[in-house]
Parts: sequence; structure tokens; C-alpha cells
Amino acid sequence: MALLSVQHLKKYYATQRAVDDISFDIAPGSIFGLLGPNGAGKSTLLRMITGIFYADSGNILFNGEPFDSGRHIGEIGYMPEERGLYKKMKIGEQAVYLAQLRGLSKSEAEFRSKQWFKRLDMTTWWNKKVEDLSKGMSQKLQFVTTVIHNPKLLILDEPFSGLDPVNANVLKDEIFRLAQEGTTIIFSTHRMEQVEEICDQIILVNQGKKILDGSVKQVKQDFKENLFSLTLSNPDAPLPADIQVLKQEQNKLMFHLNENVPANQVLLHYINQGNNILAFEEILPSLNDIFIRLVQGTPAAREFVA
Ligand SMILES: Nc1ncnc2c1ncn2[C@@H]1O[C@H](COP(=O)(O)OP(=O)(O)OP(=O)(O)O)[C@@H](O)[C@H]1O
Repeated sequence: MALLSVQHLKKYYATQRAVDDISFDIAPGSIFGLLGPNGAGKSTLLRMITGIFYADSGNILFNGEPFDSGRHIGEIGYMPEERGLYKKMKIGEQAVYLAQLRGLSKSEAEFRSKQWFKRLDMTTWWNKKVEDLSKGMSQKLQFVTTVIHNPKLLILDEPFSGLDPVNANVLKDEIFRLAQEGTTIIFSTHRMEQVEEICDQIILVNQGKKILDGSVKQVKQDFKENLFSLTLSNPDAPLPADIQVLKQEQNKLMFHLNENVPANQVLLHYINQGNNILAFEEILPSLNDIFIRLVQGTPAAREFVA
């Protein structure tokens, strides 16, 4: 059974169709990517899932039951894009305070806060004030305060914005670890490349509508274009039939292979010539490429090409 099932959800602001009949299911323990350009409707969707807004119509089921924010909110951890921290409070106190708001006892809140601070290499920050933290540091603190009550569903809106690559990796590892331990994670972003390595399943949203749904692997297979890259000891040798070379970079050829022609045929051609094959791989489209193809010619596509 899905941990979260969203069925025909709609939310309009006056005439703006922010979320327009979106449905999806999220399996327990999976990392789910909610993708779309700015203004696609992601935050509106998340606000309905977290009970901040009511939907105009549609249903949300949490663990098979109609979502009830009063009952289910304690099982959700939501890190919104606009971070809400108390600037004047000391960091350690703040973590403990927010954990207590989530229902933990003071001693449990302190214990878990210290554990998380250690895990994320934040121990020396305990007595600093939030206003003294950089954007990336407050991001880590916000993450801690979002996961401290061990939510079943963890919702992260642009979790890597403002983080340097080292800290982004630290957070990424924590996301994987939490998923392995059974936490279900929704990861919302307009940065498609961040999703490729993290998410099991994605939906792509544009102008309030879902335009794609599936596993990253399957989506890439569905949109592949028979493009290959081949590195040869002699790239200038006679070409086989059925290929069109699109680009050559030193010894590497990038080519399109005609439909229904096995790639082995190309490899055999070169092997029979005595040409050494140094590397060979299929070139799959990125999620960015797929998105642009789906919304070609729209303002959203231009934003992503830019
Ligand atoms: N309170 C509001 N009143 C009117 N329109 C709104 C409101 N909030 C959002 N919108 C509009 O609804 C649409 C979806 O916005 P939303 O914030 O959900 O998108 P998003 O995908 O989260 O974008 P971003 O990545 O920029 O955060 C946009 O056209 C936005 O202008």
C-alpha cells in the first residue's frame, strides 16, 4: 500500500490553476522526486499534503486513511523552501525547542539534537546564534529540526539550495540513510540534475499539470533516441552501415543508430577491421532534455535551455 496517495488534487488561485488534477502514489521507503520549473505548482501541492492549504477538490490518503492534518502531521517532517528559524535563539536551544514542539520530552529532544549535531558535524555551533549562521549552515540546522521526530514522511523543498558540494553530499547521504531505514521522502526541486541520482520515482509537473510519471530509469528508457558514444583506436576508419555520426571529439564518435539495428553490429564492424574499442556506451537523455522535449516552445522550456 502507498504511504501517500494523491488523487485528482486541484487548487486554483482566482483563475490561476496552480494544481490542476494531479494524482500519484508514493511507496513506503521510496525517494520520490517532485519536479518542475518555477511556478509549476510544487509548493502548492506540498502545502496541501502538509495540511497548510485545503484542496479545492480531490483526495489525499496517508497510510490508506483520508489525510487529517490534526492526526497525521506528527508523522510528517516538512522543510519548506522559506526556512523558518528564530534568529536570536541559540542553535542548540532552538533544535531542542523545535523537537519539543514535535512532541519529544526535553531529555529526548536534547539527546537526539546532540546526536544529529554530531552526525552532521555541527557540534561546535551549539551555542552560536542562528543569525550568525551562513545560509548553508542554517540549512543543515533546518534539516535537523525537520527529521528529529523521526517522521514517516519527510518532505524536502529544494534541500540543497545554498549548500556547498561537500555539505550537499552530507545531506544526500543522510537522505539515503533515512530512506534505507524506512522513511519515505518527497524531494521537490526545479534542479532536475539533482534528482537523477537520488530518486526512485519522479513526477514532472508543468503549469499545474503532471506531464510525466515513472522511475528515473524507465523515463530515460522511454525517451532514449538510439544515441551511442564509441571510442576507437582509429576513429577515422570506414563507417559501418546504419549509423549517422553526430559529433567527433578526438577518438570518440557520437552517433545515431537506425531503429532495430543491434549495437553489436557496429561493434563487430570495427572489431573485424582490427580497430580497438576503447569505450562504448549508450547516451541516455537527461531529465532536463526530456523536460525540454515535453514542453518544447513554452516559456518553461526556454528557461531551462538558458
Ligand atoms: N497565494 C497565491 N496567490 C495567487 N497565486 C499564487 C499563490 N501562490 C502561488 N500562486 C501561483 O500558483 C502557481 C504555482 O505556484 P507554486 O508556488 O506552487 O509553484 P512552485 O512550483 O512551487 O514554484 P517555485 O519552484 O518557484 O517555488 C504560480 O503561477 C504562482 O504564481
